[in-house]
Amino acid sequence: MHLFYYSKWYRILNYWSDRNISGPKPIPYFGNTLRPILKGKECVDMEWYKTFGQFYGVYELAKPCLRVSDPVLIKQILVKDFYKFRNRKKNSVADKIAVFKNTLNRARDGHWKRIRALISPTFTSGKLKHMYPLINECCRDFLAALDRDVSTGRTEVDVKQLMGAYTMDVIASTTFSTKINPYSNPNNPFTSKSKAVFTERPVLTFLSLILPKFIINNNLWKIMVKDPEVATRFFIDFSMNLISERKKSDNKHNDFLQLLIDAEKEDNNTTTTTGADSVASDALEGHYVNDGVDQLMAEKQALSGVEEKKLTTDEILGQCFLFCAVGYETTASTLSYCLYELALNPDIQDLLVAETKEAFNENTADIDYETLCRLPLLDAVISETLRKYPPTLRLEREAMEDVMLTRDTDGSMFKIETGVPLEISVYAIHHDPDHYPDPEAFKPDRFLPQYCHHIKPYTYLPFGDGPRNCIAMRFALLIAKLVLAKMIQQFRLSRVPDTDVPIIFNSGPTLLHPTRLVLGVEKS
Ligand code: HEM
Repeated sequence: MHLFYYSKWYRILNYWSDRNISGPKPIPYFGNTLRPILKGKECVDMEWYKTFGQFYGVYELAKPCLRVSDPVLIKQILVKDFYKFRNRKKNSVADKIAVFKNTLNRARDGHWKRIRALISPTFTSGKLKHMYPLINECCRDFLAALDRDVSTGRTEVDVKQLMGAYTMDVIASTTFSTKINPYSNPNNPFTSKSKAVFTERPVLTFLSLILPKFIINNNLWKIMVKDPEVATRFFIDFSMNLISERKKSDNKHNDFLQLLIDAEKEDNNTTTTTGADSVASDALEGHYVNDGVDQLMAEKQALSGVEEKKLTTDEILGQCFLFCAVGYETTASTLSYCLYELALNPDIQDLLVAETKEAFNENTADIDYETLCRLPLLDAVISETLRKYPPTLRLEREAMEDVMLTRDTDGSMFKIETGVPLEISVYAIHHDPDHYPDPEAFKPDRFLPQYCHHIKPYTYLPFGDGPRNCIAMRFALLIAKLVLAKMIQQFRLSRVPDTDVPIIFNSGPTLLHPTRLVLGVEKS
């Protein structure tokens, strides 16, 4: 028996060495999954990148997975050969949760293509402009709440909580036209249920992978781990009620739910984000360092030929849930890291205050959409934040057929076999001194229009790339830029004794989280 297990594991864990691919030494049953859980995913990714370079193999339990960080191969995987790598790798935890069967991030093949083609028009700059007043209102509520706190003597804030409240308010307003009052009611169900779905529980996630089914299907276990399926129910029921109400009434709203319902009813001709509308908006921002003709072509090809032009009710529900869940943590943490760096770099904060101050209309004390998108330092500060702290540590894909990859280092060819997952270590690439000299320093200048051409394409990937990149990139940048521009006009942030320098991360299996981010705050 012992011999049988030994030879089975020996065979499985020799997959990479049999193919001459180096990588960290796996252990039977666990593969290479233990170390990132115990030490933090970002630290281990850096360590392996330094030791094994831009092409190495790991084992997730018994499953071989290829790690790729060579920019030429990244372009091949994400853009040029998109169709051969169109799906994300399978996820045995998420794929069991019913709602994920219809969400864009987990959908596969033709199902993904159809949903993406139908909801892409929802995120064009034209549609976002209609939502601008809703986001502006959330900014006003946020600043009024902070003003109340600071006026009554508050001198320190945990920006992670603060920006979490703002982000959830924006997402609830823009998805459902619903105000959740997160400042007077911090335990509102939107925030608590979204946290329940995406709070990282690395050890429990790991146990769910290895424990027998009779334990993980047991109700007691579900209660113990605060089963995300229970939290998803809240979003589904909430969205379902709203859909029923809207179908009965003729009132139209300027929110994502309305756009998704309309996509269900109308024969929508716009199937890509590459319409004139979005190209014009992209030209306003220096953020897009990888974009090129190949990228646009790949997107056009990937989404062409969709015939069925309706979203089912389950698909609408899936996307509503997804926007609340994935949009919350990523955007809130980006804003928190950004404020943290501004507090630690007062000279950059001063420059940003000066740039944004000029952009506000003196009469209305407001800033319009185009002006906001055009501010170079604001764009550079957010880009550098996303470089240093990419919320999604790795991108994932799966080979849909056998594909030959050529390694840049020695020109050797490697055949990746059908079904083998790939991961692109975004965090490690963003911290490579060959791509970003002095990578631990916060230097927004790297992204200013006069310098950003020095950035090598496919070494800046906070939103992924290719036809399967973050569909809401423009939306996320908009809600971050607006609140930052407004906040720093009224408040000054600073480092205080409780500020953790460096940040202490609470890294889980998917996202990069700070444990807390305490900063000093005063009226400026
Ligand atoms: C700063 C904020 C955000 C960051 C850094 C971010 C990052 C990412 C990344 C890295 C991916 C994977 C891309 C790839 O595999 O190439 C992704 C996918 C996605 N994101 Fe975001 N995201 C952010 C905000 C949002 C928001 C606010 C929403 C929704 C309202 C959203 C919705 C999505 C969806 C639906 C996908 C899946 C796209 C697909 O599979 O076709 N994200 N995001």
